[in-house]
Amino acid sequence: MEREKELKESKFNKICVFCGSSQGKKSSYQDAAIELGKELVARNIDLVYGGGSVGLMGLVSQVVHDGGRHVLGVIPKTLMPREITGETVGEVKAVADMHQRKAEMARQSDAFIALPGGYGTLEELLEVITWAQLGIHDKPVGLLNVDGYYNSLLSFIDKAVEEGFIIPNARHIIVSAPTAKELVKKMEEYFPRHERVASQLSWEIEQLGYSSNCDISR
Ligand SMILES: C/C(=C\CNc1ncnc2c1ncn2[C@@H]1O[C@H](COP(=O)(O)O)[C@@H](O)[C@H]1O)CO
Repeated sequence: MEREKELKESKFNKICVFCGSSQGKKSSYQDAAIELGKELVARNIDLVYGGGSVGLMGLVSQVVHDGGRHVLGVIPKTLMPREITGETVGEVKAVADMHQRKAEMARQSDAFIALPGGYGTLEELLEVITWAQLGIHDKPVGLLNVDGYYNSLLSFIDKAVEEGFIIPNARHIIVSAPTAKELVKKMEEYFPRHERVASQLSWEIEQLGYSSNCDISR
C-alpha cells in the first residue's frame, strides 16, 4: 500500500528512453529493457522513444504498451519503412530528420534514460547531457548501467573531470544506477548543481527554432 502511494506520486509523466536498435549479446540487456518498461508502467509513466520494434527499443516499447501506458515513437520519415524499424506500437510522430527527432523527443519528455546501446544511443545521451550543461533544459538524465556496460564511459567522464575538461558540478548531470528501480528513484531526487551557460528562452528561440510556447526546458 505504501509502495503504491509512492509510485503514484512519481514526478515524471513521460520519460524518453534511448537504447540500442540491437538487442546486445547478453540476456541481461534484454531483461533490463523489460524491467525498465515494467518500472515505467508501475509508476504510471508514459514512454517517448525513437519508434520501431528493433532491438531493445522494441522490448521496452512493447512492455510499456502492453502495460497500458502511452507510447510515443518519434521517427524520421526516412526510417519509416517497416523493413528498417519494424512495427511501431502506440502513437507515431513522423519528423523530417534526426535533429528534429531529438528535439521532439526532448520536448515531449520530463526526463531521459539510456539503456545499453551503440553509436545512436551514445549520441542521443551525450546530446541531452550537453543540453543540460548549456541550460537548454534541466531534466534528469539517467544511465542504466546494466552489468557495468557503461563503466568505461563513466571512467572516461571522470578522467575528463580530472583533466579539467568537465567541471565537477557538471559531472552530476549524469545519474547512474544498475537497476531501473534504483535509477528512477535517484532521478526523482535529482537537482541540477551546475551553472547554466545561457538562459533557456534564448536557446529555445535562437538555437532550436522553438517559440517560447513550445518548451523543451520544462
Ligand atoms: C541500423 C539498424 C536499424 C535502424 N533502425 C532504427 N530505427 C529507429 N531508430 C533507430 C534505428 N537505429 C538507430 N536508431 C536511433 O538511435 C538509437 C539507437 O541506435 P544504436 O546505434 O543502436 O544505439 C535509438 O534510440 C534510435 O533513436 C539495425 O541495427
